[in-house]
Amino acid sequence: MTLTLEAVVPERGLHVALDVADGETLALVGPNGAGKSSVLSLIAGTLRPAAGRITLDGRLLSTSDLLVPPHDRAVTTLAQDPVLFPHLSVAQNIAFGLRAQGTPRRRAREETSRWLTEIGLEELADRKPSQLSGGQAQRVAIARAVAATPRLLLLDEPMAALDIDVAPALRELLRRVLAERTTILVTHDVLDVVTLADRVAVLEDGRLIESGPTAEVLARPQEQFTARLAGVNLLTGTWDGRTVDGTLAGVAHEPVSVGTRVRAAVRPAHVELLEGGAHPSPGTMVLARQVTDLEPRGDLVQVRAGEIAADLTPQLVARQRLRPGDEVRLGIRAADVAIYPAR
Ligand SMILES: Nc1ncnc2c1ncn2[C@@H]1O[C@H](COP(=O)(O)OP(=O)(O)OP(=O)(O)O)[C@@H](O)[C@H]1O
Repeated sequence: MTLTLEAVVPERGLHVALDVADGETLALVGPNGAGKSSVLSLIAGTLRPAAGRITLDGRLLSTSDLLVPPHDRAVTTLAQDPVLFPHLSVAQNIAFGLRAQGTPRRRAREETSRWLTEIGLEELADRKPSQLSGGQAQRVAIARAVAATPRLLLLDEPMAALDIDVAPALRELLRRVLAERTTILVTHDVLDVVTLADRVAVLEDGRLIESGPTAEVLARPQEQFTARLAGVNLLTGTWDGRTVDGTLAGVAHEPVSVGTRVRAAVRPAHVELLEGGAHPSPGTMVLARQVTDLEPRGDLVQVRAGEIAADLTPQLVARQRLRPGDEVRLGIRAADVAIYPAR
């Protein structure tokens, strides 16, 4: 099921074009207000483009003067909060979609029972949604959405409303059920991206600023948002064959012409704080910066200094009494800086 979309929605500042190939999961990421939910609404048929066209398997779904209604698109949306029929049992909720699309009663029963096993809730088949935990309800919502075999599945942060300890099992369920299905997944979570998405599209201010296969986009991010998602510092400048702008030495793992614009990526864990008068070891570049903020990062503290973040131990941060506004010297080894062309 192939989706093609080109749409302009001026009142939302949206001007976007994207394709999703058959069986592919595309992660749509971007800052708050970038337009991710609006793209889902366009595809679901609850928002009309002022210009452009949306097709699913060659069928025209939306233009400025055509809007196939949401129920007639074979597109299903799964939202953050599971929406289940409160008066129907778990099994009836799953069977509902099947029956609505004309599956005979007996087949629908068999399919429902298969789905109950798939989501691990056979025991709870007769419960009402109000008797389920958030994670259980979301499993039922996934089964109901997918059992009805939509051509395209839209997932809008399906794990965001759940406790952190139920997310891994749900992610694993999604990994299984999305494997062969055409899906667009809106998420803020890099784990969703790396475990579920074949491709990533980055939306900012209503425009697509970067897209490509997940591993490639995360290995060579081009934009700050993508770099943060990938967990690296990203600097941009001109390559002189050894350094970027004469200040940051790095290693290019592919031919990069002198004088071209490059990106330099370095992990915060590879940025060291040079204490007091400490001399940098050979091959280490020193950058003088001012601390802008500090935030916890696992069992480390991430110290941001301008465009560079360093992951430091709490002991070191305490010893140095680091505060926003402090002047620091950061050391980065050339071998830890990956250089690649800016696109
Ligand atoms: N129902 C609406 N009516 C008018 N404008 C809207 C509506 N919903 C969103 N917008 C605007 O459209 C733009 C895109 O918002 P959208 O919700 O699509 O972004 P998003 O990337 O999904 O953000 P978030 O990550 O915060 O959910 C924003 O400027 C927003 O204020």
